[in-house]
Formats: sequence, C-alpha cells, structure tokens
Amino acid sequence: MIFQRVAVIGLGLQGGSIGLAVQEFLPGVVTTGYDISADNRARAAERGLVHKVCDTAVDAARDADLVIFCVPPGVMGEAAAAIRDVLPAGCLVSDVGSSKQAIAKALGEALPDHIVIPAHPVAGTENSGPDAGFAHLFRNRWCIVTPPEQTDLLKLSTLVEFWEALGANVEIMTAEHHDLVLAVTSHLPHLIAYTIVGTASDLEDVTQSEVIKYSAGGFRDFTRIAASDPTMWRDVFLSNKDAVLTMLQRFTEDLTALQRAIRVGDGDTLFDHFKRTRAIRRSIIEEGQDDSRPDFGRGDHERGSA
Ligand SMILES: NC(=O)C1=CN([C@@H]2O[C@H](COP(=O)(O)OP(=O)(O)OC[C@H]3O[C@@H](n4cnc5c(N)ncnc54)[C@H](O)[C@@H]3O)[C@@H](O)[C@H]2O)C=CC1
Ligand SMILES: O=C(O)C(=O)Cc1ccc(O)cc1
Repeated sequence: MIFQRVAVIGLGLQGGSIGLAVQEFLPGVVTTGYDISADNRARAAERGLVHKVCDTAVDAARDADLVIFCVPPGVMGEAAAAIRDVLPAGCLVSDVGSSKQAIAKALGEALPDHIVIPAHPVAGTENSGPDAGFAHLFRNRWCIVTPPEQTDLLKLSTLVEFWEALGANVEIMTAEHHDLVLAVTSHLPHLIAYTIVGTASDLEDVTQSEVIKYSAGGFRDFTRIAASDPTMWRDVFLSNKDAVLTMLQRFTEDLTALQRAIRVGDGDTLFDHFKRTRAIRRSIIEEGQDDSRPDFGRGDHERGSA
C-alpha cells in the first residue's frame, strides 16, 4: 500500500479532487480532511470528498502518513503550523500549490522536523470550492514534483506512485525551474486574461452589454480564465513575484514589437509571428496535450461544477 492514511487540508477544487480520486483509485487508503470554512466542511461531508471531515486540522492530521496542503499559496505556512504538534514523526508533507519556492520555504519553516516534498498538479479549472472537485481531474495531466536536494528517495518514489495512481504523469524538477516555467505557461496567461477582461469592462465608448453580446471565442476564453479564484491568484503572483516579473518584461518587449509592426504597417513581421505561434499550437495537439477535446483528461466527468 502506498500510504495508509492521507490527510487533506483544504477541501476545495484540489483537495476535493484528491479525496475523491483516492477513494476511487486507491481503495483501502483512509482519507481525512479539514477546511477552515464550516460551510465548506459541511458541503465536503455531504459530497463525501473524504471518508471523514474533521472539525479541526489537528484531528484530520493526527494519524496521517501523508498530509497534503490544498489551501491558497499565501496560507500554506499557517495551515502547516496549525498541525505541528500532532503530526506523526514519519508523516510525509506535501502540497499542490501553483508556485513552489515560496511554498517549500513556508512549509519547511512551519514543519522543520518533517520531510517536505512539494508538488503541483498542473490540472485545474476556473472553479473553486467543495463543489468543484472531481475524481478524474488529474487523469493524463502532469504533476510536477519538486524535491529539495537530498530528499529521501523512498519517500519521493512513494509520492510519485501516489500521483500516478491518481492518473497523473509525474515530472521531477527543481522548485526554481518550476517557478520559471509556470510563470510563462500559467501565471502570465492568467495575468493577461485578468487584464483584458478588466480593460474591456472599463471602456467608456463600448457598453458592457456590447462586450457580452459580441464576445467572440477569443474573449470568451479569456473570461473563463479571468473567473478564476481571486484569493488564489493574488497569492500566486505575490509568491512567484520574481519569475512573473521576468516573464512580464519579456512579454512587454514582444508586445511592443508587434505594436510597432502594426503602427508602421509591417505585415511580414505580423505574418511571420502568427505563423510561428500557429506551429506551436499544432505541436501541442500532436503531443496529445489539447484539452479542448471534449474527452481530454476528464473521463465521463464535466469540468468542475461550482
Ligand atoms: N485552481 C486550480 O486550477 C489549481 C490550483 N492549484 C493550487 O491548489 C491550491 C488550492 O487551490 P483550489 O483547490 O483551487 O482552491 P479552492 O479555493 O477551491 O480551495 C481552497 C480551500 O482551502 C480552504 N482554506 C483556506 N485557508 C485554509 C486554512 N488555513 N486551513 C484549511 N483550509 C483553508 C478554503 O476554505 C477552500 O475551501 C492553491 O494553492 C492553488 O495554487 C494547483 C493546481 C490547479
Ligand atoms: O483552468 C485553467 O485553464 C487552468 O490553467 C487551471 C490551472 C490553474 C492553476 C494551476 O496551477 C494549474 C492549472
């Protein structure tokens, strides 16, 4: 058996999905869970997201051999500190946060006597809360594991096995590299979506109802991303500040180059750029990473329902 008792702290999209996936794919593993919100605890119990929803984090964690923090990045440290006194000595500590260096530091400082191996399932939706989770969220999705140097290899391989059992493909890299890669593939796109949707809604000469009425595919896709949880994304940008600012600088330079091409009527520059980006999209589809296909990574499940 991989782990016997898994404690999930935070029963929203990620925590709920892990709880459901463990029950479906690792029968025999006992799951406990805790959420700071009493409403979310009640809903998690109704949906059976874990075997036992506890009234305190301490109760959820006291017998665990794996604890996974599924809370917003900014509260990982305080959520971990809350269970410091009861966490069994051999219990492995992990998380699912979207940034890795800052969270690894926060967890390590809160639980200095435990092995911490951070992870990030690159799997999610714009929905959040205890109604959003589903057991197949991780199927065919990457889970990036970022072990610190000299990590216990047995613990690492057990965590890898755990994520594979939930359907994920696991990749191992440093937390630093993770933060740089995800800054450009996930964090910057979210920032751009938040910006464009805000810009469209602030216009004086175009009404809100026109924006809604004439939102063609491109803008609609941005509104989905821009509907993502504000607390989580505030924390993502603040916790991965350096890498996001680096990528934002590059992005701004590239945007300025396209802006100039439009201003001077340089069609070749625009055409060449769009041709190159189309090729990138096609190679993503060839690699089977196209999640616009209706069955991609979801089995019979819809995306989260919140
Ligand atoms: N939303 C997404 O698509 C993805 C999110 N993540 C990461 O997963 C983590 C959780 O995100 P979601 O599940 O989407 O958020 P969520 O908002 O659905 O769930 C978070 C839950 O944590 C609870 N919570 C907040 N503070 C707490 C505390 N101190 N103790 C216990 N519970 C607490 C909240 O009440 C909420 O139910 C974040 O760190 C995020 O960066 C990772 C991959 C994808
Ligand atoms: O819904 C989407 O398109 C996402 O990009 C989901 C997502 C959000 C945050 C992550 O750290 C990983 C995946």
